[in-house]
Amino acid sequence: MQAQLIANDIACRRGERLLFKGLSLGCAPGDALQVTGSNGVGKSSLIRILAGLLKPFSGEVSTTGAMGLIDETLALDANQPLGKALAFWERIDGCRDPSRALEVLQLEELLDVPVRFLSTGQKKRAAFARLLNRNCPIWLLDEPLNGLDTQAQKSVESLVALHCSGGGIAVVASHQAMALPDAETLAIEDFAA
Ligand SMILES: Nc1ncnc2c1ncn2[C@@H]1O[C@H](COP(=O)(O)OP(=O)(O)OP(=O)(O)O)[C@@H](O)[C@H]1O
Repeated sequence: MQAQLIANDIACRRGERLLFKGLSLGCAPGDALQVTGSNGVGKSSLIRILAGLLKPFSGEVSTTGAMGLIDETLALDANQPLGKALAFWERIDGCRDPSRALEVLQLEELLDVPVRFLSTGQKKRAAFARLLNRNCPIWLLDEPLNGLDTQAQKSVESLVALHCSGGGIAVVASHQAMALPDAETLAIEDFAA
């Protein structure tokens, strides 16, 4: 079955504040969607709603296909060397070719470094390695360029573009516009409550 991500008439409330309402979107294989907006407008909240981690105040999300999320939390054991921390998930995710992600994200030389000692950008690259290894069709990326240097930003942009050109879906929440061919833009301000 083909991957799909649909959100219908979503409203989001955080605390006592209604952040946005009437937000709908639909993504099919090959689609890239950039979610834009100023600080605090609700970009991360929308990503969490799409991921099923936050209940919308109203509206519905439906998905077909597995989702992978990258946000500020790194789901790798901080006390393990990077190689072992990634290998734990490679076994669970049934990854057949972990070396590809290590090469693409230039992580080979960091495999013996405990995850907690990695720099911000190195951690972000490690998160992308795990995402690649999962081989899931729907990518939800919250500020994926944060902490990355120019070269790593370009690598990530290429990875996301490649994912979409191969039939994947990417929803990207970011202050910085990503160079993604044919990406649609969703400005959360347009749905401000
Ligand atoms: N658990 C919470 N309880 C109450 N308010 C919250 C909670 N989490 C976030 N908020 C508020 O919701 C608003 C939207 O937060 P969110 O992180 O979604 O914004 P954002 O657009 O991603 O911001 P940024 O660009 O700074 O990352 C903010 O005003 C924030 O303070």
